[in-house]
Amino acid sequence: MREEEEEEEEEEKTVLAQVFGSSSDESDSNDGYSDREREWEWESISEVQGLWLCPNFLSPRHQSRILASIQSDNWFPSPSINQAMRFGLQHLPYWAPPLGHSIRRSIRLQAQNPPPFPPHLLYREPLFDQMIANVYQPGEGICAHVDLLRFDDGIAILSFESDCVMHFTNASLSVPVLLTPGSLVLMSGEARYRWKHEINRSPEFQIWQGRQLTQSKRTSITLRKLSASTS
Ligand SMILES: O=C(O)CCC(=O)C(=O)O
Ligand SMILES: [Fe+2]
Repeated sequence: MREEEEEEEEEEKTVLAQVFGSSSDESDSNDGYSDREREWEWESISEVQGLWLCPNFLSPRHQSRILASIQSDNWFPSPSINQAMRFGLQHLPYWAPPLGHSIRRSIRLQAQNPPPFPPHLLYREPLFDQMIANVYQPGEGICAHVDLLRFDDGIAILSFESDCVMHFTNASLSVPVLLTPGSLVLMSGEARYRWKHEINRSPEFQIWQGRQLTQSKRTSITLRKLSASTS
């Protein structure tokens, strides 16, 4: 490993330990979900170039800690407030930069070629400097869209609390992807610019492989990088 990589990894260990607890914490070593021991699985969604899914990116423990932080900061004081946005590295919640480091680390550790993010995105600094948290009540989703061009290529979506199906659509195809709590989706290239993504949870249920998904409140966190012209 290169010296800077070792240094970066050490720094990341410290930050992750601060945010998520040390992997030597008794409970961490018992639950087997510590980042240090985690085996991240990456799947390429072959129909959509540049679309990747890591279904087990965040352990249940990490999900709970992030949700608890959102709750204690009271981002969503009433049901009518369903979105929180932060622009600029210095305005991100304390757990977001370490999440970026974990995303980078998980990509570096996997062996697939091409990798889930191409090197020019993976090694940019910072990896992300904008965040949006969305809360969806049962039946709520998001219309088909391509993310605004004020954001660069290379977008990450983390899912919490409820399963849902996200569809990626182009002129002729609709590709469903199951987003389970703790999953991470990465979009770059065609997936980011040429395909729309949407979540349609009405009429109040979604089907995945013949099974009806139980809907409850869902929270997502999207991490992006502001384009040079807007940052
Ligand atoms: O909530 C999600 O999973 C997706 C959010 C999204 O696409 C967006 O904020 O642009
Ligand atoms: Fe989006």
